[in-house]
Amino acid sequence: MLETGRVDAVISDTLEAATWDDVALLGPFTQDRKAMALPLDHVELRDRIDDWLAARETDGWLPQQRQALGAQAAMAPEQVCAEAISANLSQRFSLMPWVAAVKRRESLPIIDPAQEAKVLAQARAMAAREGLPENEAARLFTVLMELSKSIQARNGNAEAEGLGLPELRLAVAGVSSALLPEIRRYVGILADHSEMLETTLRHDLGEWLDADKVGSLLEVLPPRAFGSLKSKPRRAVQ
Ligand SMILES: O=C(O)C(=O)C[C@]1(C(=O)O)C=C[C@@H](O)C=C1
Repeated sequence: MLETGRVDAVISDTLEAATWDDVALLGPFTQDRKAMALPLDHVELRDRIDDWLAARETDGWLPQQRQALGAQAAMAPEQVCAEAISANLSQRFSLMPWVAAVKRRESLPIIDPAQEAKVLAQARAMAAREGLPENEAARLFTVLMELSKSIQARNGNAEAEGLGLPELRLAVAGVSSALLPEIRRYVGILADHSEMLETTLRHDLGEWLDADKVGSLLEVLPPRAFGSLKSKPRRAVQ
């Protein structure tokens, strides 16, 4: 369409844009990352894809592809782990201004003890499925909810037209259900690189959390928590 003049400009990524001839390149404008979008209820497929990606990252296939395409300097495995966990946390926190806006519109309180009990029960069930300690998972989600509430308290003015609490909770649950599998995949690698997650979270989560709050989060993440474990394969589903 650009070639035939039907459009004046297109947005792409740095890798693809570099392969186009005769176009003027502007940017990069942001540091956005690409993600595959799946329907909210395709959790099993998402986990299978994430398992596959983590395995190809650690067996060297993905770094090889990136290098062959000149895509980017090789990322150390511990950086990949830290980014996967950080991206998940960012996603969860970025939903909170919308949750707050809906609650404000519907005159609901930020704190919902019944929902918190549900989130903790789900965290324990997911931990059991992933072979992770349930108490550590509950501690992690307790801190996540505290931080999420503080974000809601500061960000009630988002535009939430057309959004409702049930669908936002579905989205929060979907993101939450990806966190413990990421921890299970990467706990062994992070155990040997105590600084990597800290550096990444301090860099990535500044929009949502101040330094003290990032500190409280680091206490409940590997390698400080879940530390007794080495990376485990997922338990066979019965
Ligand atoms: O589901 C909600 O109502 C939220 O505000 C999200 C959340 C959470 O972090 O999961 C946070 C605070 C509530 O007390 C319950 C749950």
